Amino acid sequence: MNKQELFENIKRKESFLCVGLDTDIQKIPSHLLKEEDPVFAFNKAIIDATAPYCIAYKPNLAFYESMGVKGWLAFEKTIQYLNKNYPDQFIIADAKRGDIGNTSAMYARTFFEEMQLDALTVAPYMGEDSVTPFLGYENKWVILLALTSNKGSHDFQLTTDTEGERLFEKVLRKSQEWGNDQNMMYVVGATQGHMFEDIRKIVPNHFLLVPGIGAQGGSLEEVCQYGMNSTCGLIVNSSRAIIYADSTESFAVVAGEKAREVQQQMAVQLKKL
Ligand SMILES: O=c1ccn([C@@H]2O[C@H](COP(=O)(O)O)[C@@H](O)[C@H]2O)c(=O)[nH]1
Repeated sequence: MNKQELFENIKRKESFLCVGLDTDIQKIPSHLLKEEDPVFAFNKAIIDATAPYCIAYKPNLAFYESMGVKGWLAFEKTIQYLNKNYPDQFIIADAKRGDIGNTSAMYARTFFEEMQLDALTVAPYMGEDSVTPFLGYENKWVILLALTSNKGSHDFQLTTDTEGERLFEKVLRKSQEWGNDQNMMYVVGATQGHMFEDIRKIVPNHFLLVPGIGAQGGSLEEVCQYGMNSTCGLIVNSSRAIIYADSTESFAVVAGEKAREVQQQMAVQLKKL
């Protein structure tokens, strides 16, 4: 999916919500455990209920890899289900990969050729040759970690060099030599609020993937106030607050209602464009 198609979807659905498929077998409703593949059954129900209100899904690989082969199969089935039934959805593998060049090339093959995903989160720490192998795919996206939502973001990302540049700013600035706003996005946590203003000074046109509303307490209004640009420029993720909003047989209906609530707040923000 290219940037224009993504923006068209956002306008059409009046939403820039990404539903996080962080599916934990220990948290899914007990009646699903009798299914042959409980994780896929859960994902399928969540997707069917939330798809009208979102433009993206973000399975986090940790939740699937923790189950070994069964988890990978559930992940693969989920991607196939989305591609077949909801081809307009932008699918992000949150895997935070990145390694020496030839190894990154294998990760790229896994997620962009074998698994048919639109985007992959990548860690910038190993530099240019660890990121560029992901950038050679048409209409596929690298989502580089810039300023994350967790407390530990202060340990490295917010530290300054001798010229006063913060590490996350260096990541944003330097990585523009490798990619552009048609193949690269950045992760910025919703918990970082007004920092979006500084980020937009360096990357005014790029899309930002924003986790941290919902369970982590970030403010959607603040993110929009400081982070929105003329093509929206935001994909805002919520995982636990939507998918685990209810643990009964009504879990999918309630997840759909939660997604709709967020979508309605987003529609208000999009009217300001
Ligand atoms: O800075 C980051 C980067 C990634 N994440 C991931 O996003 C979701 C958030 O889940 P919630 O349940 O909505 O809190 C999860 O997969 C994280 O690993 C992040 O939170 N912050």
